[in-house]
Amino acid sequence: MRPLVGVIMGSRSDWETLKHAAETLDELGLPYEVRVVSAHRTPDLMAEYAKTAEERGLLVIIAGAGGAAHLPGMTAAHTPLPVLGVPVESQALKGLDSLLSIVQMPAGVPVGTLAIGKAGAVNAALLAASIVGLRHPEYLERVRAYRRQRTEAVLAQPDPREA
Ligand SMILES: Nc1c(C(=O)O)ncn1[C@@H]1O[C@H](COP(=O)(O)O)[C@@H](O)[C@H]1O
Repeated sequence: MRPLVGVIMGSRSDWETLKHAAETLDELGLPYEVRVVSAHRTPDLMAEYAKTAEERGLLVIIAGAGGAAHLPGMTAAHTPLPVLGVPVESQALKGLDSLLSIVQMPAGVPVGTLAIGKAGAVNAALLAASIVGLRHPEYLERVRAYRRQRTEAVLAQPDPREA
């Protein structure tokens, strides 16, 4: 099936984080593509990717990057599609640099910014499914089922005092 979500990252080294978005999309059965594109290292490719995303049928882009994380914002500058930014945890500053680089967009060019690291990647996939679900309601059903499963797992946990 044609991908509805684009998962992009600034470097292959970001896959350790973005793979959690991919795994969640797999669990939801939501078709996606994965590409390494960088606003810094491959600026022309990044612009081309973002400009053609809509005509290629993508509905949402998940963009993860670390450090001077300009990829989500620069992608958003080239497309009206919703862009979800995932700050990758950097070694030097633990991802605070990534977070601040993504979250402080000027008014007019939004990036939906998620939490640093794995939780952000998982939640980006779930939000992408909710957005896609507005056009294809089966994905809203799958998000509902995903949540129900997690709720049941919590309720089935033993008393924390038990070893
Ligand atoms: N933040 C960006 C961008 C960008 O924003 O376009 N391109 C690469 N990078 C980041 O550089 C970090 C180190 O990359 P390497 O591991 O390849 O040296 C990665 O977290 C990547 O997201």
